[in-house]
Amino acid sequence: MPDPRVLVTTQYLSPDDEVDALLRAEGCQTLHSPWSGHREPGELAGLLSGVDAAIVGADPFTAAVLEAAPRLRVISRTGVGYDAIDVAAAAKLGITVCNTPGVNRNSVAETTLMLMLMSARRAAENLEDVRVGNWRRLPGVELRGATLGLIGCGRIGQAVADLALAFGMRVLAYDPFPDLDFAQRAGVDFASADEVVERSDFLSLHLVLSDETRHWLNAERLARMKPTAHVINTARGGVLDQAALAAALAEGKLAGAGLDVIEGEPLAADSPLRQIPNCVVTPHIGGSTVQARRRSGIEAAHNVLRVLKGEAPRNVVNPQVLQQAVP
Ligand SMILES: NC(=O)C1=CN([C@@H]2O[C@H](COP(=O)(O)OP(=O)(O)OC[C@H]3O[C@@H](n4cnc5c(N)ncnc54)[C@H](O)[C@@H]3O)[C@@H](O)[C@H]2O)C=CC1
Ligand SMILES: O=CC(=O)O
Repeated sequence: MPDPRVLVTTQYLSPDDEVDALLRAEGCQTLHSPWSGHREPGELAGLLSGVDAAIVGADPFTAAVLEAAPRLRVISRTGVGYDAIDVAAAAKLGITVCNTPGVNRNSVAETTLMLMLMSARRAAENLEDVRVGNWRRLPGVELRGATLGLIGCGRIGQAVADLALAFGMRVLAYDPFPDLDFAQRAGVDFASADEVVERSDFLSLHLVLSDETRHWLNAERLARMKPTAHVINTARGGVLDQAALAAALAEGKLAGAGLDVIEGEPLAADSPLRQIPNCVVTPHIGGSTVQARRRSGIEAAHNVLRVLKGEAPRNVVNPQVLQQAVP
């Protein structure tokens, strides 16, 4: 294909980085339009109208947007979660969707531990005290000896388990597709969802967001947790009922929460979560390290180049497209 055009919307990729150089060295023309959480109606469809490939972050690729992209052959997600892309609509239109699983597992696992430690040591309140001139020295709890419950024990859940075990925690996990080899090797116990929710001192969410998992941690499950427990979410905001969490924290039914992801990012100016002292919120920085960004950008570019050359990319999330392509 002569001079394929590649739209790049991932916020941290720029026209003068090595990812762009890699694409240009293979004859691609690049067009950058970073996604920062908002676009005017019709803007994305307009950008896509003349491109062959897109390297994307969290932009919403709805069916309507995809239908306005007659040349588009591949959407290459930098990172893991592709819940913002209508994968079924892409498949119908013959557009390959691929992602880069694993590139940010260590970065997200470290973010998870950071949020656990911040919640355990009441970091938000203690830091605010220093900022406003107080010196109350609010006490926290140790991680050693506490039980961590993982909801979802795939790549990131397993990396979190490894770190938590090194901290001396017990680790329980719920996953409908449990990796029993990992559990045995690492010393993790799989249990039912109810048991994990009820026994955890720290409950950490690492499952994929889908229609089935939306608001997985709802008011009913939150009510079954220990009142001394902490909720950590580095998966997707939508797997947690935020209003129910805010109510449980405000009523003292949980000890604290650490959230890297929010339903409807960025966090609304009037969100009750901003007013809750024992809730730490970070702006979706789980995969935001130099190392993870570099790996995801390069791998996403290679996936685009593979599709443009008629080869299979490394991780296709709608493989029915490839089957359709076979004559
Ligand atoms: N905060 C951040 O910056 C980042 C967030 N993420 C999020 O983390 C999620 C997990 O990523 P990975 O571990 O790499 O994915 P993965 O696919 O390796 O693991 C997901 C696990 O969830 C399990 N699962 C599916 N349905 C479940 C259910 N109903 N209950 C419990 N477990 C269930 C799967 O069996 C799988 O083991 C991604 O889908 C993404 O949304 C990923 C990277 C960065
Ligand atoms: O949220 C980031 C991702 O890689 O998924």
